[in-house]
Amino acid sequence: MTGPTPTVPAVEVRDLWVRLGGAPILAGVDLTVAPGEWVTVIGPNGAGKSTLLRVVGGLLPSSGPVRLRGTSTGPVRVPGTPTGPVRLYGTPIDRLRRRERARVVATVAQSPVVPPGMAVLDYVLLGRTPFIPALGRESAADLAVVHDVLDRLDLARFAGRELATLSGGERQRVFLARALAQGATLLLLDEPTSALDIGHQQEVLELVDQLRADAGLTVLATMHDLSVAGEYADRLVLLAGGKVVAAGKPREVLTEDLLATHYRARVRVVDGEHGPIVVPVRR
Ligand SMILES: Nc1ncnc2c1ncn2[C@@H]1O[C@H](COP(=O)(O)OP(=O)(O)OP(=O)(O)O)[C@@H](O)[C@H]1O
Repeated sequence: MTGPTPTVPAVEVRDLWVRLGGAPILAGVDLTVAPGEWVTVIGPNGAGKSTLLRVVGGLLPSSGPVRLRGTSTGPVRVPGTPTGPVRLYGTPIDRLRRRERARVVATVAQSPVVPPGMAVLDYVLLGRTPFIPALGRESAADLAVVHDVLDRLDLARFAGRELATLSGGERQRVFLARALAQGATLLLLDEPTSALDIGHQQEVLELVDQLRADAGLTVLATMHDLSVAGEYADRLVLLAGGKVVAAGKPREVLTEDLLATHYRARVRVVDGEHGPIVVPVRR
């Protein structure tokens, strides 16, 4: 008898360890994101959220646990997972070539490098690079995708402007536009709305959610606004000190106790229409 075919996760992270500058940043992180799911990683400053997204996006090498094995000449470090602990749609990320990876996963980093003198249109066009043959030029279809994304993000009027002259919020929308133009099925958003006013914040998150419904996009994000995080995500993962300390539906993770313990914050959590609303309360 055959049962339903198990779905291959869009993201599967098993026992991820990261050390940077000699210090452990992530210590045994597990994370699964199903295709079409929206998971948001929350946690206090320095918890390791951006690091986790950078590893999942292939921007930082990953490793399994490093164990010490005794030999006659002393202990040696051996990686615990030969293929690495991160799989995207079933393939270990270190087996994906750069172009292949770019077709699968697009990242909006917290502070991307802004190339000096580059116009908005050319910057967003960079998102089409995986589809442009080496030594080739962008096609009319590439340009059509870019113009469509600029329209959707209310950026068409900035197409010819130098990126560096835009406001912080306008620039943040351009960074998202570049990632959307890439057309990858998995979108990694590191604090995607931190510089946006409340209107543009809603507009951008609704657009991402709509793309999720229309195009089957999978979203892995980080956010500091806990109420907004809970409103849009199917599941939240709370990271603290490089470890997952809670994971589940927003109302399971956004509790006064967990937020007091891991953020050292005094908050009230009240029921909202689309999830819990977290209200800071003065001590
Ligand atoms: N290259 C590096 N060398 C040493 N330490 C690093 C390096 N990159 C990051 N770290 C440290 O790793 C920890 C986690 O950083 P990360 O940016 O992942 O945290 P975060 O949860 O995204 O924080 P925030 O909410 O402030 O953006 C921090 O303590 C940071 O100082």
